[in-house]
Amino acid sequence: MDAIIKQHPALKAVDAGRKVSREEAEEAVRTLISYLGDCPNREGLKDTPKRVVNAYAELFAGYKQDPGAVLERVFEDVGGYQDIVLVQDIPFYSHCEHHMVPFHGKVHAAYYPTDGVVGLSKIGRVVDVFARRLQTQENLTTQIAEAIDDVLKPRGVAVLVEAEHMCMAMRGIKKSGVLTTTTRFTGLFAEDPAEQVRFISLVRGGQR
Ligand SMILES: Nc1nc2c(ncn2[C@@H]2O[C@H](COP(=O)(O)OP(=O)(O)OP(=O)(O)O)[C@@H](O)[C@H]2O)c(=O)[nH]1
Repeated sequence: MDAIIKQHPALKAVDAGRKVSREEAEEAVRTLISYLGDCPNREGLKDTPKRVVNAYAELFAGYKQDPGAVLERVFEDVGGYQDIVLVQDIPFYSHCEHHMVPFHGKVHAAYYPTDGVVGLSKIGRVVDVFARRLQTQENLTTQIAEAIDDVLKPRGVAVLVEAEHMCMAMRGIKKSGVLTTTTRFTGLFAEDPAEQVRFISLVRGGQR
């Protein structure tokens, strides 16, 4: 839990860790249904609070996951490979912390290894650890990059996230198809703009 809080300073400020029972969570869903003007006891809705709480357990599973544990296993026997490792087009689904409405897109993440590499799937797992929390796109981008940086201690990390926000498509301004791009660079990538260009060229060149 400490590791999760370290990645999420905001959690310290609120009543993170307050135990809310499953019954309380289901009651909150029933309250919202009534607030909308529907009847939570009608046939079609009576099991909905249970389903919503089950769905939330899956959609927000990241609060219970530690990115450090995901990245723990390093493979050192890679023939001294030290060039860029880029994992791109990792799809993700998250929820914006402002409206609790989904945003989704792709993450492209690269690093220059120092003493080994991680399993490629682990980068996608780290994306999910952070995506499955209430997020902003900017924080998601930073948290993915910093987790890889903290645990692997590579020579540099580059993360680019591109996403569409349903809070802008389905409500409010109602503009669909708007893509937001965010980046976070550390180490070599932060120091050398040519490395950023190399990263972006590989990402754009590899997109299908
Ligand atoms: N920077 C950033 N903004 C986000 C993200 N997700 C949602 N938003 C924005 O958060 C803002 C919240 O603005 P508010 O004025 O507090 O809320 P609102 O009245 O619902 O705003 P509108 O969406 O403009 O109707 C909106 O402009 C959203 O587009 C995100 O990941 N990053």
